[in-house]
Amino acid sequence: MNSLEVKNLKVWDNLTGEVIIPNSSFHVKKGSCLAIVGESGSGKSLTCRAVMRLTKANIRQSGDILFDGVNLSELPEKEMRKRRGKQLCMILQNGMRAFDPSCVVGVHLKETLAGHFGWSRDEITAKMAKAMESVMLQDPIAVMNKYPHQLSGGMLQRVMIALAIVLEPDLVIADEPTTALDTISQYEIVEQLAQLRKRMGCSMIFISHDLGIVRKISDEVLVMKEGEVVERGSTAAIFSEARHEYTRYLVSSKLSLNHHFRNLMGGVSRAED
Ligand SMILES: Nc1ncnc2c1ncn2[C@@H]1O[C@H](COP(=O)(O)OP(=O)(O)OP(=O)(O)O)[C@@H](O)[C@H]1O
Repeated sequence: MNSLEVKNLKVWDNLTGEVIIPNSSFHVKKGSCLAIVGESGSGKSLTCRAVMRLTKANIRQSGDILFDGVNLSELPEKEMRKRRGKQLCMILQNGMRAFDPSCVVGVHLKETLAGHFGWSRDEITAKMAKAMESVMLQDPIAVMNKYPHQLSGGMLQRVMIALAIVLEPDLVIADEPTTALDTISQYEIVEQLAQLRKRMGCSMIFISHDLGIVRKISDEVLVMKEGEVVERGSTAAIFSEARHEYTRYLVSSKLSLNHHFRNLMGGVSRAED
């Protein structure tokens, strides 16, 4: 059974008329993790923003986005807003962009949770504190009283994951959640995302340039090139018997990079291999 089914998604720039995603179709099975890979500019983020209906004003989209039997494309914005966060949750690459820089992160958390559930301040603080502790954020109250710029990228990612734990969405979209982090934080955030899935049984779309992480976290992989889906398969099949030349190129580039890295490090392989 599918959690999300995207049919004939077309995305274009209304100002220039440029078609960025001509016709994309894919699905995410309930409880599974679909990774979207492809070079920079291939349309990974735009695909996910189109699913959330959060594209910039100049961008237009058509096609069907079926989520739990409802076509999101046909929903009025008010209905869509109710689903964002509560049912479909996005964890962004840059935590700084996800939070309002002019207020402490607790304000954002309270607004989001009060808006969806109508909980009191105390209830929200208690639930968030518990979730923050579960993702290894020490002293949650102090964290909630900090401005985004006072927290590291890894801490902001954890706050977003903790928020997702409280929201309990059916689908989490993680758009390059580890790109801005150092290697140790990357590893920890991937672990937390894996835990999140395990705990909540949610489905996940995971966008990443890092095929090592993709191999670890995803069940299936979708390969995009210039706005088109060129290949899709189980993670094992994509890494061992990719059919499309471009996928083989992506996988072999990773292997040769690892080889180069091993040589540089005198035979020590990368932690995420
Ligand atoms: N608001 C916009 N207006 C016009 N073009 C856009 C807009 N947003 C994205 N694009 C274009 O759409 C294409 C796909 O962008 P997208 O951000 O989805 O790529 P990506 O695969 O996620 O890349 P990266 O890995 O670098 O994040 C790019 O050519 C980009 O310039």
